[in-house]
Amino acid sequence: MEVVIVPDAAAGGELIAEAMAALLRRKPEALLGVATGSTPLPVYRALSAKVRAGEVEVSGARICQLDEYVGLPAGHPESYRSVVLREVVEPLGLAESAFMGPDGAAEDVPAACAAYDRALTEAGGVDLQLLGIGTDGHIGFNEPCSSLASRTRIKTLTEQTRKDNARFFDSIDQVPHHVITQGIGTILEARHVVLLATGESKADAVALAVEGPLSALVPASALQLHPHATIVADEAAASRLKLGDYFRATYAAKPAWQGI
Ligand SMILES: N[C@@H]1[C@@H](O)[C@H](O)[C@@H](COP(=O)(O)O)O[C@@H]1O
Repeated sequence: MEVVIVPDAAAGGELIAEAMAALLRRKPEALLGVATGSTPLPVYRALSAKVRAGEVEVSGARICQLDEYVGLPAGHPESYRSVVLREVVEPLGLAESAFMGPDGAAEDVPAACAAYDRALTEAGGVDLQLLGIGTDGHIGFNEPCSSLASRTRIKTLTEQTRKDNARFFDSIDQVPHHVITQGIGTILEARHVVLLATGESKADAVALAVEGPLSALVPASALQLHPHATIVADEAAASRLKLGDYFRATYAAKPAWQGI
């Protein structure tokens, strides 16, 4: 697991956008897994800026969703499908056909979960999966005690996550209780997993994920099992890492051509 400590969210966004751009330069049809929440927005802005500046061509790129609320009406502005179309697909100038996600409005939710898990494999697998992290250490919507081998399935949100996400809705009562999420086992199949964490509120979760024991109680700790996982944290989110100085020195000595 590589840990890169950056000065702020914008620097983290730039670093990850450059990794995505480098991937698309060598594999124009790459499948990029994207996350929702506030944290990844600087990545999407930086990647769109690179496209506008002609630094990377993304017309062959494919985008896939990590998770989704269950039961929001189709087209609800806070469904993750709407968010990804608005924040990623449209700014990159991609067609909706370049995008895949689970159907949160399906009548048969387990069948929709299995179909999405299969579709990811049939699409050749995710090349780079971007993740945020919940204050309780969740990735996607894999809440604490999710199976480390889990596949895409329905989950119930913790009250903490519903509170954290209430800011996107008029009130907490509108935050769904149920979600579809790629499982931890599904996420671990991506060829490169990049987790971005910014702000002090993520410092405990980052420290537990990176330096704590591998534990279903901290779903992000499962990234310790991945052969190519990169944790990008700003100074505030990295502030409780015991090995912070080591991570800084290691990255400072890394040849720039290696990227992340
Ligand atoms: N399902 C999403 C996660 O993918 C995201 O990482 C998390 C943190 O969001 P934020 O980046 O806004 O703190 O929120 C939601 O729970």
